[in-house]
Amino acid sequence: MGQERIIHAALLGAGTVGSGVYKLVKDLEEEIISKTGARLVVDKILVRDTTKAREGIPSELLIDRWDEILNDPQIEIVIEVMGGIRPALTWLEEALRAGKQVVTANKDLLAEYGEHLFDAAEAGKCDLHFEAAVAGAIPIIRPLRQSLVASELTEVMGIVNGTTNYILTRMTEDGMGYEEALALATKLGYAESDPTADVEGYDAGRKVAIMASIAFNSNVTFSQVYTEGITHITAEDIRYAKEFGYVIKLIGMTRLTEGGVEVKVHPMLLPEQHPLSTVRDSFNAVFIHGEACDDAMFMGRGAGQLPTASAVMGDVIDVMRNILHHSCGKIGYGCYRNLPVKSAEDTVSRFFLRIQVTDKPGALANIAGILGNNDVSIAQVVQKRSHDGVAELVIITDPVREKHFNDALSILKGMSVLKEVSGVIRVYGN
Ligand SMILES: NC(=O)C1=CN([C@@H]2O[C@H](COP(=O)(O)OP(=O)(O)OC[C@H]3O[C@@H](n4cnc5c(N)ncnc54)[C@H](OP(=O)(O)O)[C@@H]3O)[C@@H](O)[C@H]2O)C=CC1
Ligand SMILES: N[C@@H](CC=O)C(=O)O
Repeated sequence: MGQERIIHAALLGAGTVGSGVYKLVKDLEEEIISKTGARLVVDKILVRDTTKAREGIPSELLIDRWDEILNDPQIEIVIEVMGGIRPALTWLEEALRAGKQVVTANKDLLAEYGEHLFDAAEAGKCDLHFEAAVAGAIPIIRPLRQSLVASELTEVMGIVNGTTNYILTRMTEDGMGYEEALALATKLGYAESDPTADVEGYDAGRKVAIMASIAFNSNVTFSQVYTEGITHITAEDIRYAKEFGYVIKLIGMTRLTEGGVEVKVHPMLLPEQHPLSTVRDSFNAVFIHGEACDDAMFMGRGAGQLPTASAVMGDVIDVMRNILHHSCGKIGYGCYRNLPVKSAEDTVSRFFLRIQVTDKPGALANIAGILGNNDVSIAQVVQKRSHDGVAELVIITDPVREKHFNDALSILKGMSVLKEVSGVIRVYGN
């Protein structure tokens, strides 16, 4: 019998995901040997506060100095699950340039510095894996980078934030208030350390930027993504959506068009029978369309401790196999194109518009006139109720260039007959 091969790893972070990763490393100890031929040992776990007690994590593994990992020649894999841009960027670059393989769940980093990190991976001839950074447990990065690489992909669309999907599900199905639903999502380990990133659509925006870059082989960064969150969605919007046969979801989408890449995140009214409407709680789902592959859909848990840890560990096991077969660093970022990214104003959407107007003859005609003059055609209009001389109008438009809709809305806001714009939400369909 030869000597057992041991692969040493270090974990950066022991929070929600980090403690899940450590648990899987222990639970799968023998399984990993059977699957790879080597034992995985986590030697060091980097945290901010080494004195904090952490369930399931031996305190003797905790350290608070990165150089103890960087300068440890035994450590071959760095698993980064601490989040944030700095110091993660510096540390991962140093790790890759020093020849250490990296697995990360950090979408903030990849969505801004993906190209940068892949340069470092190339310099160190290392693996850089990040399956957990997009849509938690769902395999989506590997399909985009490998399985679907022979298909010219033209569209990626889906629900890619577990926290907001959980909040919208609770608000829709249980009539729960926004704050209570957010507190629950945080307690369940779905939310980011600053949940603003979830509820304002930034987290989904980062994931869509990463998917767009890989799908279209052109670097798209988070700053190029139009983002709108769910904080303005009210119980009233949800009630009206239901009445019209829709469900409200936070949707991330990216399309390859002749004019460039479209990349947006915003709430959307989806028909109740649309497959994404049935994706509830912390589940995520991603639709992909490609020339050769046609339609494909992926669904699963988008957030939470073990679902995310399972994606991280899938990458770690892959990296172990690559180490053992001397085949690390073979798959790069692949952004060989330099496509323009379109402004959201140049994209086309349908809109749901809920406004309060003075209830007097001609008001509706005036509003319809302004919409029409700006190329906004009305598909459906309903006067919901009228009291104290104010009527509520709910309008659903046909597809319109977003700039034209925004122009019309600015003019409407200047009209004395318009008392309030209560809701503007995009609607699925062309
Ligand atoms: N939660 C989820 O469902 C998902 C999370 N992710 C991503 O995984 C990563 C981790 O998320 P999560 O586990 O929820 O985050 P947590 O906030 O629960 O944990 C972060 C951990 O990182 C440590 N840490 C943070 N900054 C530093 C630093 N500068 N130096 C040393 N240690 C540091 C913290 O140490 P200490 O405990 O001492 O403060 C903590 O242990 C993030 O990138 C997140 O976006 C991806 C998919 C899903
Ligand atoms: N906060 C994120 C966690 C996973 O990426 C989410 O809610 O989806």
